[in-house]
Amino acid sequence: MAQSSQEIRRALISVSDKTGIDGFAKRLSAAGVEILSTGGTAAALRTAGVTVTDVSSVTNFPEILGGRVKTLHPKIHGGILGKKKDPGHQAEMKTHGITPIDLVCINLYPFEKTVAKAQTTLDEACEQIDIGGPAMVRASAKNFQDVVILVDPADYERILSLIESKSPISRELRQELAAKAFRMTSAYDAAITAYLSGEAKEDFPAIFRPAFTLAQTLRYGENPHQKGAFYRSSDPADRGVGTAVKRWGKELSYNNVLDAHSALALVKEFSGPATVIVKHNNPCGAATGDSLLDTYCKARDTDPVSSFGGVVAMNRPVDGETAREMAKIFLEVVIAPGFSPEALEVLTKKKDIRLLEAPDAFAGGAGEKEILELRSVSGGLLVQTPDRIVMPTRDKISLATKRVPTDSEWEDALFAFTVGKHVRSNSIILVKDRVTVGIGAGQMSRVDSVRLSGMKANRTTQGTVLASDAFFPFRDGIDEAAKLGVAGIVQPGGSIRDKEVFEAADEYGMFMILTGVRHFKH
Ligand SMILES: NC(=O)c1ncn([C@@H]2O[C@H](COP(=O)(O)O)[C@@H](O)[C@H]2O)c1NC=O
Repeated sequence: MAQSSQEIRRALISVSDKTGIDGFAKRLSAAGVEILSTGGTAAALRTAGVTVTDVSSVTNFPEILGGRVKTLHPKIHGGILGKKKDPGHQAEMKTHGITPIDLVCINLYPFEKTVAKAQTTLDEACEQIDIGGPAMVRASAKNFQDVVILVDPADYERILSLIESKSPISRELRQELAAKAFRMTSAYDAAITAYLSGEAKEDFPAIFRPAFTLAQTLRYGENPHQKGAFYRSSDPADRGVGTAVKRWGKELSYNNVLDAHSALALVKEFSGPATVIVKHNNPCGAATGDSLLDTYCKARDTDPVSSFGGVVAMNRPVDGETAREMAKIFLEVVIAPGFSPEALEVLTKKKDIRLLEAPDAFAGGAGEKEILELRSVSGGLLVQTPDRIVMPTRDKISLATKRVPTDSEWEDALFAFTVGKHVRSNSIILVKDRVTVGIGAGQMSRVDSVRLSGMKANRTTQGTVLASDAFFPFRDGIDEAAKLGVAGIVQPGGSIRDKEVFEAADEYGMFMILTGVRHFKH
C-alpha cells in the first residue's frame, strides 16, 4: 500500500551523544516504528532492549574506514530524499529496492567540544568532522514535507506524543524542524571553518562569525513596543545564564536575562558564600558572609526598596532557610548553582518568581577560556575580552597616605573594588564588613556618584571604605567622602591632580590605596 507523507513507519537514529536515546527509541518502537541505526547507536539500543535493524544490513555494505563511511549510501539517502507523492520517485525506489525513511534523528560528532580542549591535535580534530551525519540531516531537512528531522532532544517529546496519538505532524512543524536542522549544520560548519582557518585561535579574526542559536523568542525586548529574542552561544565553553536550566516560573523577559547575567558575573567573583541583588543592570546590594542566609539579608538590607523586585544571584545552592527569607518579598529571578528540595518547595509557591539553576556557570577555574564580550553599535560590533582583572595583592599595591588600612579595611577595600567592577560608571561603592552600604552608579560626574552613594545608604556611612572605578579628577570627591565619614579609599590613581587628591585624604586622616587598575563599565 502506498505510504502517506504522514505515516512514520521507519526511523533512522544515529547519535554520537547517546544520552536519553534509549527512552526515545523504546517509545518509537512501541508505537510500531522500525528503527535503523549505525554501529554504536545500534549496540546501545540493543543493550537497552530495543529491536534495531543495522544500517549495514540495509545497505548490504559494512561500515568502513573506521566509521568514515556508514550511511553514505543510495539505500539510505534514496530512502530519505525520495518524494512520496512523486510517482517517478516511487517507481525508481521500487526498481532499486529503496524503502522510505520517515524520521531521522541525529546528533553529530562533538567537533566543538573536541577543539575546545587545548591538547587536541589537528588529526584528532579532523576525525571529529562529521560527514555522514550532516549529509543525512541536510537531506532530511530538504525533504521535510516527507521526513521529520530531529537534531535537538528538546523536540523528541512533541514528536513522540504526535506519533503515539496517531496525530498528523503538520507541515509547519516539519518546516520548523528543518530550519532548525539547517541552522545546526551551518553553525557546525562555521565552527570547522573557524578552526581550520586559524580564526579560532586569534583574539580578533579578520572576519568575525560568532555562532548563536535561537533559544527562544521573548515576549518583548527592553520595552513592550520592542521585539526581543534570546540566542544561546554555540561555544560550549560559554556558560552562564544561557546554559542555566529554569526550574520554576514564567517566561524570562529580556531584562530578566540581562540582570541575571550581571548578577551572576559579580557573585562568581567571590569564593565564600555571597549574594548579589541586581536592579536595572546594577547591583543594589552585595554581601559575603558566613552563611547564604546571612549574605542574603545583608545584601537585601543595603537597599530594601530597590531589592524589591530584584534579580538575585547566589554562589551556593539555595537552602530552605534562605528560601523562606527570600519568599517574604517579591523577587523576579533567583539564579544559583542549585536549589535544595526544601528551597524549591518554598519558592515554587510563589507564582511570579523564576528559578534558574546554573551549576556549570560555577564550574570553571582560573584556566577558564575567555569569552569575548560583544556589543552592537550602529554600523558595527564592539568586541573585547572580559574585565577579569583582580585587585593587586597587598604587597604589590601602593599607599598614597600616611594612614595605613587595618586588616578588616583591606578586606573591605578588596570587596568594594570587586563590586565596583560590576557597577556602571562612574561608580562609587561604600562598604563595611564585606557588605555594601551605599552604591553610587551611572553618574556623569564622579563627585555626584560619591554624593549618591551616601544618599543611597540605608545605615551609617561612618567608617566605610569607598571604592572608585577610576581616578578622582579633583579633590571634591574626597571632600564629599569626608562628609560621609569614609575611613579610606581604594582607587586607581593616575590623575594629573593626584597630589591634591592625596593631600585631601591625608587632611581627613583617611587611607588611600592605589590599585593602578581602572575598571570602567559603560
Ligand atoms: N560516515 C557516515 O556515513 C556517518 N553516518 C553517520 N555518522 C555519525 O555517526 C554518529 C553515530 O555513530 P555510532 O552510531 O556508530 O556511534 C553520529 O554522530 C552520526 O552523525 C557518520 N559518521 C561520520 O561521518
